[in-house]
Amino acid sequence: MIKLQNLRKDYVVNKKAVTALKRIDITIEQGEIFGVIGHSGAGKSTLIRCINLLERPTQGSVIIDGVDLTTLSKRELQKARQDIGMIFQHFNLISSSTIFENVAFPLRLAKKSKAEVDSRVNELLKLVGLSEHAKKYPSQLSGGQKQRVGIARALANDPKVLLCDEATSALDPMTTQSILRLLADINRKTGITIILITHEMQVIQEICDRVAVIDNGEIVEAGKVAEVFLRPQQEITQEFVAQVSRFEWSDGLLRQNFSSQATGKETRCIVRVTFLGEVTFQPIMFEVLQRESVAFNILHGTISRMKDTPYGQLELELSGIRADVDRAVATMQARGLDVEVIG
Ligand SMILES: Nc1ncnc2c1ncn2[C@@H]1O[C@H](COP(=O)(O)OP(=O)(O)OP(=O)(O)O)[C@@H](O)[C@H]1O
Repeated sequence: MIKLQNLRKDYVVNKKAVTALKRIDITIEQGEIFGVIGHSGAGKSTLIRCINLLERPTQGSVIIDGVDLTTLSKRELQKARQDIGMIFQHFNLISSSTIFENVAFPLRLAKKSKAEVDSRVNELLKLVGLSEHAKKYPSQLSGGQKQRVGIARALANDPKVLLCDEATSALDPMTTQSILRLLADINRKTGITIILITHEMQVIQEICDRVAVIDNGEIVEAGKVAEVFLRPQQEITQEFVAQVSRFEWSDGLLRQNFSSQATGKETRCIVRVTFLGEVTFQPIMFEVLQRESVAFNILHGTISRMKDTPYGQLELELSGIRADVDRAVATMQARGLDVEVIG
């Protein structure tokens, strides 16, 4: 488990302190994929570099499996860092070394025998699908292949944690997908904890279990990806969600012509229905509305997936006898749909 407690980082620029991080409190569970999303300059790189103490926090603790890294001696820290692999946006490979030697590098630093190095490097190259490229140099590989080398190198000493610093930002969308799939696969097979930073919501949606949104050096929103994604509270989170969802958080076009009306026993209202997980595939909503004789208009809708979880979201205009509409909403809620009356 990783605990960042009351972390703060100030840089000194022209004798003046610039606060890059403040009041950071995050707990990351063993084996989860945790994403941090934020705009440029929000403090993401500083945050991830504080986890392995490439940047030393000005204040606060970085506790990994009960050990506060900020209290360790240089030698102890060096040892602790063997449990923390890292990959980078621009791969940081050694251009004058072969792919084999790039992956072997951390093993040689850890003084492994030649036989151990050979066997481990071959195993890692196989894992990332680059066995045939062992003798090539980084310049002979594509961006995606270079990142695969980065991943193999980061995993060489079998770390417990993998830090990903904008690992897919330099890659095209297809290559991004394949690298994210590889990371998710490694996480599933080995149980390694992955922490990644990104400015792309698609990356979070694709592989993360939980997400924290960072703005101006502070975590402004955090939680399970599905929850943050479907109910973004902060404006900045809503902007990130809009990158991947065509769902309008402001009024949709059709809604502009709508005003909730009630005449006598009749009522008209707008509801937002959220389907998450298996219920996405069940015809609950239409069944209930039909049974209760509630008429509906679909104003807006989206369907997609978060990591392995399918989800859908619809905005509907409901009209009918008030008691029927109320009962339909209550029944849908009781059957596992998230129904919110929004207008
Ligand atoms: N070495 C440094 N010295 C001084 N200021 C720094 C240093 N590194 C970062 N900063 C400042 O700290 C703040 C956070 O920067 P950081 O690089 O962590 O943000 P980021 O979210 O990773 O941005 P980007 O996505 O553009 O890399 C910024 O105001 C930046 O100018």
